[in-house]
Amino acid sequence: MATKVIKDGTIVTADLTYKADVKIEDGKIIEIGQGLSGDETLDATGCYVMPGGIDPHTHLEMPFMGTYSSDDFESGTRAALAGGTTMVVDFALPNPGESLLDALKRWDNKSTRAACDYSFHMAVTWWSEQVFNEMETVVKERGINTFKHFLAYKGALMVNDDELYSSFMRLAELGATPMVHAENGDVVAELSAKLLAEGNTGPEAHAYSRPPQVEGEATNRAIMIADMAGAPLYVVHVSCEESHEAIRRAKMQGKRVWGEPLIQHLTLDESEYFNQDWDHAARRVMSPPFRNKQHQDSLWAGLSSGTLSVVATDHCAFTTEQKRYGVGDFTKIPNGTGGLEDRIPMLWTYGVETGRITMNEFVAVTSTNIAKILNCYPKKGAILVGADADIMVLDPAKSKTITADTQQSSIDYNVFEGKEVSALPRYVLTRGHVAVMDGEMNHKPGWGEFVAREPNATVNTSLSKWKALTAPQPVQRSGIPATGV
Ligand SMILES: NC(=O)NCCC(=O)O
Ligand SMILES: [Zn+2]
Ligand SMILES: [Zn+2]
Repeated sequence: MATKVIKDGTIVTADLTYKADVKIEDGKIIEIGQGLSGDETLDATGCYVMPGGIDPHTHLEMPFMGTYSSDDFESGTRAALAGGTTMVVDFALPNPGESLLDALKRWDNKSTRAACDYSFHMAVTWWSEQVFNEMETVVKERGINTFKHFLAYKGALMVNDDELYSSFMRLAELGATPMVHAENGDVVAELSAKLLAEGNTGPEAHAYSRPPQVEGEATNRAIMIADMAGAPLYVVHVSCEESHEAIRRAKMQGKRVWGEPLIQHLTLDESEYFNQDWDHAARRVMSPPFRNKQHQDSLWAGLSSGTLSVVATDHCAFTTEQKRYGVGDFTKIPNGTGGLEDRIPMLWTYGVETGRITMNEFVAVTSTNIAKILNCYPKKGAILVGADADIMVLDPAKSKTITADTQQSSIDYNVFEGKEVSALPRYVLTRGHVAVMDGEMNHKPGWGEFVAREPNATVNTSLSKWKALTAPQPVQRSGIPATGV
């Protein structure tokens, strides 16, 4: 089997920075050391050799709001690789009343053209004995240990608190981890109707309809319900201080909660919705919406302090034409933005180059932390012997201006248009295959493999132990008084 060596680079992991070569064979790292040689050499002089990015939050070819998100697994994973991301995790969404296993079959069919490795989260969009029973098969036979719940999108994907509690209880029993989209869907529906009735029909009303309070309330509610059910909790797209505060507080109380800000919320703000150009504003409509600078500062502080754990994209790309479904009624603008190709250079430029986070923290929040949470570390998220050779060789001296004209995503605009970014990949390897070389794509649609993930990760096991130890116990009494009757 031919070998490759990444030579003369600086390895940067979540906890170490050191000079060494990396030798690869049969898709895996087989040696790390000085002066290595192999059949093919990839020169990493002046570059950082890091675990490939993992984006745990994508919606590729997702049926949503009367249409489908425009990037499928082929264009989405091509965009991912171009930006240094070597694994994506997409959400399999059952229709109301649909079997979880049937929904997974649909996602299996969609993902056959993936160019990098991928996994699925299962969404719980309705509740019944069938869902309860199928969850076990999803976990034990399909290798999926994360289940998403929407507290928003009333009348579509939203689940109620009783369903949430039942699902969380079941997941605790199965050693799996619940995730939540935390916005109070009932309040959003009321606010939206009121705004429309008052003549607020434009994209800016989307932001008015989803204030930080709806996110803070739902985050806190989900945290408390998870705690009562004895389950850990992963909160997706944390966009504001109210939600971050609930997560911070829970962490300080010993609850097992993780928060995921998006690169969009970290770097773009609510002023985008007040743009005179309807298309400009509508292209940025997503849930939760972009916030102000104070909220952004809170998210950055969460990354540097460790109270927030992962930076994702929630890549859910709609074309301008699709966004125009909502002309005259902001509630019909398909919610979602792109970001897969831009997450790594944007976070490096606005995070590492500004000194907000270190290089090692950058690796932690783009790759290693989520690999641990998803229970696929060190297969993914590591530069270690035996790990998959999913590697990004980042050249800090390279730079570009982001523009839709040259992007891999299939949509006709980019929400980061015009941003100057540095640190671009010199090479991106997916299980040893060099998919990107100096900006040239050499990816293979269909190369990507499904990553199965076992339940009962260490956090789930510890939490179950603690919950069993602190569960209500009957007091053993020597004598019980006679009843008064
Ligand atoms: N975030 C968003 O606006 N669209 C994608 C679906 C979701 O994650 O809520
Ligand atoms: Zn969401
Ligand atoms: Zn999402």
